[in-house]
Order: sequence, then structure tokens, then C-alpha cells
Amino acid sequence: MQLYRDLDSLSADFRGGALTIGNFDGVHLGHARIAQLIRQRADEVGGPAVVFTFDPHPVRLLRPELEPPPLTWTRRKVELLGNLGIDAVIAYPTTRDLLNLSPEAFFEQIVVQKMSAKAMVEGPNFNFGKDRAGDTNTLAELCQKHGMQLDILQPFTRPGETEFVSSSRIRKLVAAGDVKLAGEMLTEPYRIRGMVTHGAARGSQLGFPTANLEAVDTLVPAIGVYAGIGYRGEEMFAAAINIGPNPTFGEKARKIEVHMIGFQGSIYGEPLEVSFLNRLRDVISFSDVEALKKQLDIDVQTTIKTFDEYQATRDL
Ligand SMILES: Cc1cc2nc3c(=O)[nH]c(=O)nc-3n(C[C@H](O)[C@H](O)[C@H](O)COP(=O)(O)O)c2cc1C
Ligand SMILES: Nc1ncnc2c1ncn2[C@@H]1O[C@H](COP(=O)(O)OP(=O)(O)O)[C@@H](O)[C@H]1O
Repeated sequence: MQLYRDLDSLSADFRGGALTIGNFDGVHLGHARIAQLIRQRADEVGGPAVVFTFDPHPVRLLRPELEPPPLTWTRRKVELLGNLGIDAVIAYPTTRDLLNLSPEAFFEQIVVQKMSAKAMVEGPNFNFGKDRAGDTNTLAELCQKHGMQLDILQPFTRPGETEFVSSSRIRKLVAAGDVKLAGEMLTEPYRIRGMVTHGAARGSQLGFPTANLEAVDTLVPAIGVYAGIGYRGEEMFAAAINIGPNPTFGEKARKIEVHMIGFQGSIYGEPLEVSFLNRLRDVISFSDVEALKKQLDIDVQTTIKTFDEYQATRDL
């Protein structure tokens, strides 16, 4: 998997393949369907499977007040798309000049001249070019003119549901704390990353040291206690996570605290990634520290069970 941040350095290996343009935030099951078809078309034309995405999302330049917090950072998106068989991601710097190109100019300059794409795959709600003036009909005409194959894939709906899977739907679930359902719609459990900073140094005394995460640049799940996984480089640990204040100690600020089960050592100043498997409970003000510790013991047991069950489904 290759990540490019411009097209001038794009090697010939990544031209002349199958292309899809989109934001791919979260990398969900609908995205996986597109990736699968792109892979297939790429193999048919004997070229690479390439995803073109704008970085940052165009809405940040056009209407920043409307920009939703993203579900994934760029590197993570690249990793997840790589798992789906994509060969290269182009995270193209969004500029006003680029957004001002007409649909035709965008297609000619980017898709044809820079990428020599031979096939494209999009969803039915695809829009491109200045003022989002180009739609799938425009795209169909342009592809035909250049002898390119085009597939318009219907959005993916999970069996038994009426609403299709979408990044905005997953955003709502994460914001409401339903990381379990969100995870069922994503290709992997919902994950955030941050830097480990100092807290009140109370965790170790309680017997449950917690890595406090700051500088999280994506959507943070709702306040609550969660079972999840901590990723420290190549190592992973079942993790009991507290998102919220520490009402038992009269602390009101929201913190993201990660207790990694079975880990010992100092990780201050290190980056840490955390994924969420399930929301266990609300954050409570306990009458005393012993009651909190008793509950933390239960949370750790539930986390281990949740983690083991998750691992078992992965091993299938
Ligand atoms: C899994 C987990 C669940 C927690 N639940 C609560 C809670 O319900 N109420 C609360 O006041 N604090 C809760 N805490 C936070 C502890 O009070 C906190 O980790 C401790 O005060 C340490 O803070 P420090 O990291 O700033 O030292 C929880 C922590 C963890 C790891
Ligand atoms: N199992 C663990 N999970 C998370 N952090 C741990 C663990 N074991 C040791 N640590 C380290 O201890 C620190 C947390 O200790 P704690 O007493 O809660 O202090 P603080 O309030 O500064 O977070 C973490 O930042 C990390 O460096």
C-alpha cells in the first residue's frame, strides 16, 4: 500500500488502473464493497486499485462550521483500505483552485492526464467539480468519451435494515456511545489515537493505572465506560476505558483514560491507539474509593471477556 500526497510523484505503477474518488471516512462496509469492485476492475484492466481522497475534506475550506469530526485519520484510512486490497491512496491536498475546477476540467486534468484511469467505481450520490455540479450522469458521459468502464454501485444496506450504511450514520452511533453497532458497520472496531499525558497520579494508587489520552483528532465516543483494545506499537492489550469526568473525586473535566490489562511500565509521551468494542456502563459517582475499586474489578473482568470473544471471532 502506498500513500501519495500529490500526483506529480505518482509512479507509473499507480497509473492506468481502476479508480474511485471519495472521502471513505471510517472505512465501513459500504466502502468495502466499493474496494472489492475496484480490486476486481483493476485486475481486469491489469492495473492498480487506487482511491483518491481529498485531505482535508473539502467542507473544511468551503463551510468549516459544517465539518463533522472525522472517524479516521489519514494513515488509519490508508491502513484499512490496504486491508481491503487497495494498492494506493492519494490524499490530495484540497485547495480552492482544485475545488474551482469544473467537473470536466477536474476529470480531464486529474482522472485522465495525471492518473490515466481505465475504470471507475462510484456510489449513486457521487458529485464532483465546482459547486458539486458533476453527478453520475456527467461522470458516465466523461467515462464513455474516454473509453473507460464505469460502475455505479448501490449503497450497501445491512440485511434487515432499511437505512444504508454511511459515515454520518456511524458518526451518530459513536457520538451516542453505541460503539458496538458502529463496529458492526465498520470494517474494524472504531479506533482513536492520542498522546499519553499525566493525570492526577491516582490510578496507580487505586491499582488501576490509566494512560490519559490527549490530542485526539477524531470523534470521541460519548461519556461512559468501555471495553476495548489498547495498541502500543505492535503490542495489543485488552483495555478498560473511562471517557468522562471522575465524579468520585469531584473532578469535572472530561478525560480519556485507558487501563491496559496486563501492561506494566511507563508510556508517558507515547502515542497510543485505542479501539472500542462495547459500552459497559455510565460513569458514576461512587460513595467511596472501595466501591469504585470493586466496580473497576468487574469492569476489567467484563473487558477481558469482551476482548476474548472479539479475538475468537477474528480467529474464525
Ligand atoms: C474502566 C474505568 C472505569 C472508571 N469508572 C469511573 C466511574 O464510574 N466514576 C469515577 O468517578 N471514576 C471512574 N474511573 C476513573 C478513576 O476514578 C480514575 O481512573 C482515577 O481517578 C485516576 O485518575 P488519574 O488518571 O487522573 O490519576 C474509571 C476508570 C477506569 C479505568
Ligand atoms: N496497565 C497500564 N495501563 C495504562 N497505563 C499504565 C499501565 N501500567 C502503567 N501505566 C503507566 O502509568 C501511567 C498512569 O498512572 P496513573 O497513576 O493513572 O497516573 P496519571 O494520573 O498520571 O495517568 C500511564 O500513563 C502509563 O505511563
